[in-house]
Amino acid sequence: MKEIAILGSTGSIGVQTLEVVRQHRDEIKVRALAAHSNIDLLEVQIREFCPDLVCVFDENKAKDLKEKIKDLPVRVETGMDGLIACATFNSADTVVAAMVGMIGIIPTVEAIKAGKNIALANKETLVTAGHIIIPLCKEKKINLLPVDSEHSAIFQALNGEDRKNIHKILLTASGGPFRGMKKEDLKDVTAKDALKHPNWKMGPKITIDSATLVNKALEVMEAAWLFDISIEKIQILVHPQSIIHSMVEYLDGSIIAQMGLPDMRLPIQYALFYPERKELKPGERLDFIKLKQLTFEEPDTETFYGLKLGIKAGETGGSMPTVFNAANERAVARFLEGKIRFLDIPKLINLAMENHTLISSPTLNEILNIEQQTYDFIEETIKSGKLD
Ligand SMILES: NC(=O)C1=CN([C@@H]2O[C@H](COP(=O)(O)OP(=O)(O)OC[C@H]3O[C@@H](n4cnc5c(N)ncnc54)[C@H](OP(=O)(O)O)[C@@H]3O)[C@@H](O)[C@H]2O)C=CC1
Ligand SMILES: CC(=O)[C@@H](O)[C@H](O)COP(=O)(O)O
Ligand SMILES: [Mn+2]
Repeated sequence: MKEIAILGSTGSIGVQTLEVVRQHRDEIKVRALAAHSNIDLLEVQIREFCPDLVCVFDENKAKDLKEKIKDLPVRVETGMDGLIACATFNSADTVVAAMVGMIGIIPTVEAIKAGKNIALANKETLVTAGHIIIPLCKEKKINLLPVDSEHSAIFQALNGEDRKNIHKILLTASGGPFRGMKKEDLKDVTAKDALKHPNWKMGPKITIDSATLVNKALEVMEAAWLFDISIEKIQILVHPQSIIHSMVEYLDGSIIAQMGLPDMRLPIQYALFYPERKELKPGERLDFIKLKQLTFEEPDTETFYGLKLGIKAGETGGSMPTVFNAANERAVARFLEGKIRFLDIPKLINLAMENHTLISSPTLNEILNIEQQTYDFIEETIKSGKLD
């Protein structure tokens, strides 16, 4: 029996993880759930999956939830202590890291220290703290299994092959809702436009990251950490149909792709049951006869220069990916609130990166301080009117 904790159970990945659990009730038991504030959905999940422990990050909402579920024998915790309690909960063997943003760093690190296997969706954690997390996973001998679709694809295509046999990784990108557009066309696009992803239904932050192509920059850094490969060996390939989820090209020119309909339950289930494969149900299957075409393009890094900035941050390393990521997180939040324009997102990231004094190997505390300083810098820049 697998016993899991889900951090971010009320989000897109969290809900789909519970769909997988629903199909394998006699093989997976949910021990802990954590969310930020969506206690209505959390209550439904608690009543269905009967965890021992839950965390609601927001203190007031945690009090409200306690009242709602006072008929149940469930412990309710709050704040970062509550997240850590879920991440390290005794009987869970695997933690699904499905929270959005850098808030996932500390609970993930604590879960690894406690010897939990990690099914990792929360890419921001690895982008900013990969140099801490990867050695810690090795020291604790735990499995860090990718949930992100491209990384699951690469992991499946590698299938244990020696890293020295890799010529390059081909990381696919849908191109997002604005593929083919130029800066001029993007001046007035709204959050509503940017939230229309062509192939995937995901949470708002990652959907905006797909529209700016910042998601691909984060994924390049995530792949570099997960597969111990240099950024120069990762080629981004725009593939608008999102059928090939990524590929590995070997030294002899052989290319192994992982394909399938865009459905996050597959990588989630694969990470939960690895190395076993299970039937994915219910679900439509890829039918090659119905497939009209698979096409490929180069990414437009002039229009979507957030991608270029992210690659630069990854190549610079040290604390620069933290600045890139934190600047993006805050800029995306403000764009979703209608406070800044779409093209302001890369502009703000660029200003934050230019303003930063690099630290070569930041500690966890330094990462968290830089995160806060970058948030402050973004807020001040927005207020100063420099974007107009
Ligand atoms: N969605 C997808 O298909 C994919 C997502 N990912 C990655 O997975 C992660 C999650 O994405 P997604 O599911 O789309 O995001 P969502 O916005 O849909 O969900 C985010 C989840 O995190 C919770 N959360 C946010 N802040 C906190 C906090 N401080 N404490 C506890 N819980 C918190 C939210 O709780 P609440 O609901 O209460 O706010 C919610 O459960 C991201 O890093 C994303 O990049 C990667 C590949 C694909
Ligand atoms: C489903 C998933 O893994 C997302 O990260 C997806 O890759 C986003 O699509 P883009 O290729 O448009 O960024
Ligand atoms: Mn992805």
